[in-house]
Amino acid sequence: MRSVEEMDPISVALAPPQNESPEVRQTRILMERAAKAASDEIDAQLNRERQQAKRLPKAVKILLLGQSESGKSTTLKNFQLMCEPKAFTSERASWRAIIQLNVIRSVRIILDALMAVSATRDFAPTPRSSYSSYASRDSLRPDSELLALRIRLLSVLELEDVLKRRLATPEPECELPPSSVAQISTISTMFRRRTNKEVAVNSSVEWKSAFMRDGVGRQSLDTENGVDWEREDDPGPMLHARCEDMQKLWGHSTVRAILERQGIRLQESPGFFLDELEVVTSLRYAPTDDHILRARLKTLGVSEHRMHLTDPNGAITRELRFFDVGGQRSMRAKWVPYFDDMDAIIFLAPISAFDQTLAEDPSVNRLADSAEIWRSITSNKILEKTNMIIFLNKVDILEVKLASGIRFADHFPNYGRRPNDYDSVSRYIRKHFQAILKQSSPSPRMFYCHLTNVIDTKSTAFVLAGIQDMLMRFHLKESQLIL
Ligand SMILES: Nc1nc2c(ncn2[C@@H]2O[C@H](COP(=O)(O)OP(=O)(O)OP(=O)(O)O)[C@@H](O)[C@H]2O)c(=O)[nH]1
Ligand SMILES: [Mg+2]
Repeated sequence: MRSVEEMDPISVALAPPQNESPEVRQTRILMERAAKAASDEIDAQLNRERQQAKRLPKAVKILLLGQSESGKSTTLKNFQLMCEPKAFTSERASWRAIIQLNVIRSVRIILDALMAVSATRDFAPTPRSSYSSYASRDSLRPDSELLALRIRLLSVLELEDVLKRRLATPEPECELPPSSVAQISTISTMFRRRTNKEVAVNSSVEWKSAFMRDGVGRQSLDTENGVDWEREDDPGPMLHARCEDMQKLWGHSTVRAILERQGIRLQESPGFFLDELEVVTSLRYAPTDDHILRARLKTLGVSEHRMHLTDPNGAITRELRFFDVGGQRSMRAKWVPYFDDMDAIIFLAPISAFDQTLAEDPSVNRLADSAEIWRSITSNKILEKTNMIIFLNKVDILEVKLASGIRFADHFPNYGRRPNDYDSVSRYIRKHFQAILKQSSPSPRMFYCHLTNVIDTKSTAFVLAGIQDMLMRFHLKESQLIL
């Protein structure tokens, strides 16, 4: 036997201690055997998957398209929930961080709005204001209670940097606030441009691992949710400590009046959790599926996501590949290289946005923009044979908006004197998109249209299962034709 001095450094590092007792030796050998068995099992599993992948039919490729905030990434989450629920569950830690960022962003929007009021004497009433009881200028000035709240909540804003650093997010290309908080005064727009950047990610895989992988004691990781509760820079405890202050801020009548005056409708904005602060800031908060679907994280570029369909025995029968794109205008040129090879496009048009304008260009109505994108993809020659499915999305918000008295005809005069109710408006929009397809498609094709609320998992699962079946049928037919 060689002496320790003669061995190479790795062997030295791995060698058992020279004065090892028989009991310690026995334990070590048992542990080494268990580790080897686990490693062999992983290798065998990888091998089985490789063999299986070789036998699988061609993957079905689906491209998700639509303007920013249309619900593409949320639709993808629904597919993940349906096809890979375990992976979805293991990502809860990452979504917890995004929801924390969403909460902080809402607080920032409110504090910015307060600052804008303090900084200006422009309190001209807006036509849609329903807060007549707060109409006086003085009542819209933040009082000492609000100013004190603001100071206490500055510590919450600082958490944003901590989370962003962990996310390692690039600077967003568009620094404007989301369109749902559009229609604001010039001064507050300028103010927000400087401070209120929306968090965005390029590759979903990387950012998710940033919140799951951790050097700090693995035993403190919740195996179910992947949350490291003991991490020193975790924003959870601070958010918990400031929960009451945030609740006071959101519940303050002057705050509501100021937001109303500035046309900021936080409740309809993506990533809105201020009505559930007690839950989302609780010390052991792990997001529910519903919260994950409502969390907002803007996509930059294009990311690919692979999922597998399995038979009742768990064997993989088919691979689905999804391509999720960033929808803001500057991202749209990046869609084109993916047109070539897709089996289907799911196009999302958020029809609740009929009274909003694009964050990138406040002169463009969001529904008109969706119709234009739809026209350009349905007329595209390369996509002539691609199956197109359209989701007229965010019907839940549409229903609430119309019921609150916001008139569709005020934004689309051609709607004329038709009733301003959900059924009539959604039917009208549906016909409009169908007509575009008919006019622009190079050859006749079916109009596959669904009215969706993709944050509702139940109804969405039903729609997605139907689409999955349809795609399998198309795919099968195509491969038989090719054979
Ligand atoms: N109420 C409601 N919210 C929705 C619906 N669909 C999506 N959302 C929310 O809208 C926000 C934006 O959705 P995303 O899926 O991130 O939008 P996206 O199309 O991927 O946007 P980009 O990544 O910027 O291109 C998220 O906070 C979602 O939870 C819906 O049908 N109803
Ligand atoms: Mg997205």
